[in-house]
This record gives sequence, structure tokens and C-alpha cells, in this order.
Amino acid sequence: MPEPTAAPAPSPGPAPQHCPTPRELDDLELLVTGALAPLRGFDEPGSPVSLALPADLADADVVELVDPEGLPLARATRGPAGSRVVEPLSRSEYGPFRRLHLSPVEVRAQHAGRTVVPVSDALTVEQAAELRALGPVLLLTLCGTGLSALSPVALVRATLTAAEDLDAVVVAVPLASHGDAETDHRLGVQVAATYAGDDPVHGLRADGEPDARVAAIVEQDQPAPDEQGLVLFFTGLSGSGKSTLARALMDRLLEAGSRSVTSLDGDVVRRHLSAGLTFSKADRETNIRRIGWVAAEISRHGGVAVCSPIAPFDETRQQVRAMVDEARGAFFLVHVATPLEECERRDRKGLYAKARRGEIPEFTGISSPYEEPEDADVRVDTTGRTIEAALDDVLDALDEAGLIPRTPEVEEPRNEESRDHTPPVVEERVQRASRDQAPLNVLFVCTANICRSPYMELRARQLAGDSATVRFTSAGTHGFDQHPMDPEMATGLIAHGVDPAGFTSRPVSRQLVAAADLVLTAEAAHRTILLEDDPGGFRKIYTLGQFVEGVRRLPEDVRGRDLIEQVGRHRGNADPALDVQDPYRRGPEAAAAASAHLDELLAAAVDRLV
Ligand SMILES: Nc1ncnc2c1ncn2[C@@H]1O[C@H](COP(=O)(O)OS(=O)(=O)O)[C@@H](OP(=O)(O)O)[C@H]1O
Ligand SMILES: Nc1ncnc2c1ncn2[C@@H]1O[C@H](COP(=O)(O)OP(=O)(O)O)[C@@H](O)[C@H]1O
Repeated sequence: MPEPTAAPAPSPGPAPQHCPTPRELDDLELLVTGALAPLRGFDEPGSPVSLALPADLADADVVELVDPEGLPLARATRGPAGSRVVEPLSRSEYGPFRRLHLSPVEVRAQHAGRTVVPVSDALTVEQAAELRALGPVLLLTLCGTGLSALSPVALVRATLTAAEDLDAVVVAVPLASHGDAETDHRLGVQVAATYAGDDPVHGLRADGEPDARVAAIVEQDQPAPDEQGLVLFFTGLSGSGKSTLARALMDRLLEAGSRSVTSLDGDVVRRHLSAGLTFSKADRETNIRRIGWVAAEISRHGGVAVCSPIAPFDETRQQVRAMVDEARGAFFLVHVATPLEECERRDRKGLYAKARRGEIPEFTGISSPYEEPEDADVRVDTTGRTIEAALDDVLDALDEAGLIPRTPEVEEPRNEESRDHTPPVVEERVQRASRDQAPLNVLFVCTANICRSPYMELRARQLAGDSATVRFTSAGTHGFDQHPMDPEMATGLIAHGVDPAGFTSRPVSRQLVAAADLVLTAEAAHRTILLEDDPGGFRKIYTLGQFVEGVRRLPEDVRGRDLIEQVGRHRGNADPALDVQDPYRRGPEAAAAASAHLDELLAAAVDRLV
């Protein structure tokens, strides 16, 4: 049959409605405003601007496209060669910065005569200077789904903030990403040319760092992995241990108090959110999608959702992953891979026996399939293991992924005396701005402040030369006041030409830790002691060995405060294997070994701090 050459007349009766994806809604807006000209519809030959209709609408001549709240936005009519011609019905009125969404025609009428500059990331100080030299500019903020590393709303906020000091008009254009950088660039050039008309278009050089105000917007929008919304999704057979492990993990998080946690347990969800659903394939999929939707919303707002349904189908699990992704949360899949024989042996609820007798139809593992995940972040078989040991595997994997650091309070429940209501990280951030200009305060800590930490303090000072940008001090977790340095370790310093004569020891205190920008301990045990007193300090208290591991993972040009911040985001474990051994009363060989170990670590750390 020949392809139709023109849109057929719409069939009578109301057109079926469809709500497109966020990316498609962005495309629709640009098609309707003419920003994507010469494109006028979806799926034109060779165009990446496509519309995926559900199977039951694929053959419909006309589909009414609605926004998520059901407002009809446009009619999409079947056109030539499989395209969908778009005819606007109404214009979106809501959404942040809607007033800045101008069409090319509106821009020409209101702002002609300005240089058009496409913006798809936070403007840097250098770029602001570049813009100032251009005279009046129109910042075409390309804020569509997935185009920028920043969320659409943060990109517009960042651009408006940077524009305060410029002769600039900000226009928001929801140009979405279409999968590959080349296509995105090509569409960006096309859209900018359409908006510019006869005015010049200027492409910014990618260069430099944003100023403090813009950086604060970026930081808020891109939280560190351990502050990001998180969906912990346990999947596995009935009786595998999902609920038990999920509950144990939740208890740890709740006791630590640093995250807001919501449980979406399989059985509990089926009593409330999914009441009435059966165990047919379709109903199980609905159940999991509901859990996924709620979990994604929780993650959108920075919370932790702990889900523990069977979730037997890979495709539905992938859909949940995509929903969480869209909400800019992290998705962490735990496969509780206890084999069927063990689950059946446990048969806590007697369900397997009933399923074997045919009294429960479609029972997972017996008469309904379980598709093993191939994309699990961690796989735990609980057979013959304690709950603590199984939980340990999950906590290790979460720590490794940087999502939940193994701080002492997550590690094990704290007792009442050591509970400390330390200021949250937000306050830490505010304080940081005012400290930026002050010298870095680095505190070294060991046990008695007579062997390793004085060596660190005095040797670091020597390595730093006369740098005024860092101050080094030291203290001991169990030290006495006013003791001189241990003679064996002092020998090592003297060999380097450092005179330890004036040094006297002191005990560490909360005040000393609070005043430090960075605390480096000789052993993991010292770190644990300090963190018990200051649980919020896990971003600045490390063992020296752990810190140096972090430093070595970062590019050479990351230095000073940036270095401390970035090590904080990507820190590894305080592995006791990285400890500097205590040489006290172990003779000259132990002292020489400790000095050599410290020399190596300090050379790596100090050079990057000054
Ligand atoms: N036919 C059948 N198959 C599997 N499970 C069954 C069935 N009928 C009832 N149950 C009980 O329901 C719990 C599983 O519900 P879920 O919502 O997690 O299942 S699913 O993800 O929708 O597949 C499951 O709980 P858990 O043991 O916590 O997994 C069972 O107790
Ligand atoms: N290492 C372990 N981890 C988790 N559960 C375990 C472990 N060892 C034994 N169990 C037992 O297995 C059962 C698992 O039940 P549950 O957590 O309700 O599983 P599910 O939610 O997957 O149906 C519980 O009775 C639990 O005490």
C-alpha cells in the first residue's frame, strides 16, 4: 500500500489521550513554538524528535497529547512516512520559570538586537567575563530533560544568578537530550539560530569555575552520593530474607539519624498501596511499578526508600530503576539470592507447603517464575549465615558505592552516652564559606601525642616550608598534657634536621576537632574514637593512610580545601591495613619503620594541601 501523502481527516469521536514522557513533552513544546523549525512534528524522516505511543494507540489516526495532569496540549495526527503532525490546543501555564519560556517569535519581538548565547551548564567566572565583553546578550538556557548535568530548574536558577551582573536577558528553552552529544549539539545550534534570526550567536568556551553564588546552586542540586536520594531495592524469593535484612538496615539508618527512611515492604504494601491486587503477572507488575513510583518520589526529595518485594520480573525492575533515575535518585539493587531449597526449608509462613499442595496458584519459585537479576549491586545468599553477616555484605557494598559510608553509628548501634546532636551537614556548608580565606587547620592525632602525631606535625611543617596556607597541630586520644616527644621518634626528626625540643603533648578535645578543617589519625581506632564524639565529622576525619589513598585517586590539580572536599565525597574505607603502627617502647627499628611510613604518607598529603 502506498504511503499517505497528507494527514488523513481525523476520525469522528473523541481522540484517545496519551501523556508523553518528560522528554517528549519538552519536544512538543519546542515543536509547537517553532523553536525546532523546520521540524513541525514528531518522527519526521531522519529526525531524532520522536514520540513513542503505547501499542494500543500506535494505529490511531489522531491522539490527544495531555500533560501529566490531563490538560490537552496538542493533537498529534498521522502524517506522511509515519510522522505525527502536531496541532497545538493549549499552552502549559505551570512549572518553575514558565514566564521565561518564550517562543522565537516572542524573543524577536521583545529582545531583538542582543547576541544570542546558548547556555547548558552553570556559567563560570571566565564565561561571565566573556559575556561582558559581548555587550547586551540573550542567554538561551537549554534546560530540557537530560541535556545538562544540572536539573532544569537549577540550570535556570544558576543562569539567572550569573546574569545579575550582566546586561543579559534569560530565556528558558526546554531542549531535551536525544541520546548522543553530536545530535544534541546539532539541535542546539539549530534552535539557537532560530531564536537569533538576524542577531549573532556566540558559543561560550568551556572554561573555569562558577563564582560562589552559582557554585552554591550547583552544590545543592548535585548532592554528594551519600546525601543523594536513594532507593534500596531488595529482590528475592519469598523467605529469602528480604524483609529481615531490609528491616535490620533500616534500623541502623534510623539509629544513625542522618537520613530520612521509608519502608516499602512487600507484604505491607500489599495491605495498603496495592490492596486487592492478585499474584498474576500483570498485577505483580502493577504492584512493583507502584512501589517504584513512590520510592522514586521519596528519592527525588533526598530520602531513602527501602523496598523489599519479590519483584520477580527483570523488565519491571528496570522500569523502577528508570523511574528513580528520572527522579535523580540512586538505585541500589540487592539480590537476596537464598536458593529455593533453603527458602522452602524455612517456610516461615507455611506458604511453600501450600503451594506444593496446589493450594496457592502462581507461587514464585514453584508455579510462577523468578528472573534472577544480572544487574544486582550486591548478591547475598543468607544460607547458613547470621543476619549480621549478611547485612555486613550489604553495608560493605553500599559503602563501596559511596552511598552510605560505614561510619561508627551505621556500623553498630551507639549507646546513650555517646549520642551527639552534631550540626547537620547543611550548617557545615554555611560555615565553610566564611572559612575559605583562613589558613587550613590540620590536626594530627595518635594515642598519647608523644610518638607519631608530633612527628606528623613537625615533619609536615618542614615539608610545607613557609607556606602560610596551612597550620599543622597535633593531639592524643589518651594523652597526658605537657609530655616531651618520645626520644626514639625524636631521633627520626632530628635526622631530617627538625628540632623537637620545644614540643609538649596535649589531649585531644571536641574544640580542637571542631576547629580543624582536616583531622588525620595514625590508626583507624583513633578515627573511631573521634567519630564517636563527632559523628558528623566523617567528611574531615580520616586515617592518614585513608586520606592519602583518596588523594591519589584525584587529579594532581585538586588541592587545598577542594582536595578535602573531594576526598570527602569519594573516600574509601579506613582500612586498618593502612594504619601507621605504634612504635612506642618497641625499640629503634619500630621507630624507624614508623618514621619511614609517615614520611611516605606525609610527602603525598602535604604537597597537595599547601
Ligand atoms: N502466589 C504467591 N507468590 C508469591 N508470594 C505470595 C503468593 N501469595 C502470597 N504471597 C505472599 O506475598 C508476598 C509477596 O508479595 P510481593 O508483593 O512481594 O510479590 S510481587 O513482588 O508482587 O511478586 C510473599 O511475602 P514474602 O515472603 O515477604 O516475599 C508471600 O508471603
Ligand atoms: N542470614 C539471614 N538473613 C536474613 N534472614 C535469615 C538469615 N538466616 C535466617 N534467616 C531467616 O529467614 C527468614 C526470612 O524471612 P523474611 O525476611 O520474611 O524473608 P522475605 O521477606 O524474603 O520473605 C526469617 O525467619 C529469618 O530469621
